[in-house]
Amino acid sequence: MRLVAEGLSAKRGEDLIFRDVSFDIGAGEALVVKGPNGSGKSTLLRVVADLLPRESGKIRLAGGETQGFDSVAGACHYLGHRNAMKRELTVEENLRFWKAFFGDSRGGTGVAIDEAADAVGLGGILHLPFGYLSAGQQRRMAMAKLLVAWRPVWILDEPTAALDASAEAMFAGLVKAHLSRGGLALAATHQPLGLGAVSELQMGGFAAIFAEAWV
Ligand SMILES: Nc1ncnc2c1ncn2[C@@H]1O[C@H](COP(=O)(O)OP(=O)(O)OP(=O)(O)O)[C@@H](O)[C@H]1O
Repeated sequence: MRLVAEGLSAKRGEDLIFRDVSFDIGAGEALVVKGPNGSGKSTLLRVVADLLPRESGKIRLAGGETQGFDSVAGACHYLGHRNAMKRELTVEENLRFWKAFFGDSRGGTGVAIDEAADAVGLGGILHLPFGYLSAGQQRRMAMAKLLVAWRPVWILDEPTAALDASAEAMFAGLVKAHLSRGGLALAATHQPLGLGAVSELQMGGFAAIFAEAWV
């Protein structure tokens, strides 16, 4: 499977944030999106996940085996700035919800909830309300969400914000395991993800578009 984007452009409000963005990510590969604050990294990721409309361009799954997914949105896990967990529910209840919500797919199955919690180093606190956890623990649990149901495309927006060094290394291991399983990842980040040599996409943002228009 491949994730292919061709000539994407997007607006926020009336402003063109980026234009003519293209990439092609194969199974087992990660693309890291870089750029200064406000350059459109989050906007690009949301457009790819179909959470925001695009102004122009195409996004598609390509390759022979698309694992039964007929859209990129259906094939992806999106980890945004927010953790998408209910503060009042326990960690276990939150993960149980997400596991049932996503369900399994033809391409693979997710791991059990306690296994996912163990994988992010938080096996002992499944009974606690999510709102009791520290910021770093909350982020770890959001990562466990990626594991409870199989989705080949991981879209990750600043995934390691609020994480300590050991959690960063843990997350790098999760992403590498995902890639070795044939998954792929698109990640926006300001800091290295510890994935080794990966392709990078540099966003210039509106300022770059403006400058280009006036040369
Ligand atoms: N709802 C909105 N209406 C208008 N402009 C918006 C809206 N949301 C975001 N923007 C603008 O879109 C631009 C891109 O924002 P985006 O969050 O994609 O940038 P980013 O590269 O992810 O930034 P950061 O590194 O700070 O997370 C910014 O200039 C922002 O002010």
